[in-house]
Amino acid sequence: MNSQCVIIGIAGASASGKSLIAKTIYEELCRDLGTDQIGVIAEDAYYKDQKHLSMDERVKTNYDHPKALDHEHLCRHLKALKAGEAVEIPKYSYSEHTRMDETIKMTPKKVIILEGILLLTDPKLRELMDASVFMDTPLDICFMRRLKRDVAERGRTMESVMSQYTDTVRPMFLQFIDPSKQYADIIVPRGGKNRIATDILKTRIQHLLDR
Ligand SMILES: Nc1ncnc2c1ncn2[C@@H]1O[C@H](COP(=O)(O)OP(=O)(O)O)[C@@H](O)[C@H]1O
Ligand SMILES: Nc1ccn([C@@H]2O[C@H](COP(=O)(O)O)[C@@H](O)[C@H]2O)c(=O)n1
Repeated sequence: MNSQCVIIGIAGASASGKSLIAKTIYEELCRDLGTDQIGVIAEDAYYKDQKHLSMDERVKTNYDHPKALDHEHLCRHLKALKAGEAVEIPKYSYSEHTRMDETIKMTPKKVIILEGILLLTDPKLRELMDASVFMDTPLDICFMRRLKRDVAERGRTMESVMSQYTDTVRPMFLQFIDPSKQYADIIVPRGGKNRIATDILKTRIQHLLDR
């Protein structure tokens, strides 16, 4: 069976507002389509498993380099969902820096919103997307938001967020993420609360569903 499944990819820097815009579109479309028909998948769920490494080794991983992610696994899941099959999405722990034992079952959907920093760097993922978005929030704003969020929600210290940002997050943004903006269909300035961008994306999704 080849079910209808529209996939929207949302990329951009860490803390640029990807999750926020994905959540807003999800909640607003749920009202029209029903909660069963739309799903959000975070690329972060597909960070490689690191259970075999010690905590000291895990903190040294460069989480902003494409090789930290298992895009093959993500592609297989997207293809399965498109083919009308359910998948078990991995659960990730930012404090343990690895996959958790449990998974979350996702049944096939009419719309999947995919969000993650490195999505547009991968041609195999781009090919599966019906439309792509790049959140073009200035990096100083992203840094401030990340600092606040990672200390409050991801079990980090201020010092660790600052050193990680300088050592890997910012350099990898410049090397991989920012250049992938060229592949986006829509570039969204300011962040996850951009109302007009949200409405344009919702309209586009409706249009793709009506094909
Ligand atoms: N436009 C905005 N104004 C204020 N805070 C925002 C805005 N967009 C996002 N945030 C906040 O910034 C943090 C990072 O946003 P998030 O959507 O998680 O980013 P990402 O998914 O790109 O990493 C969150 O705490 C979120 O609530
Ligand atoms: N163990 C990990 C895994 C990832 N990160 C950071 O998460 C960022 C991506 O997630 P966003 O929600 O911020 O887009 C990425 O920049 C990684 O540095 C981490 O710190 N630890």
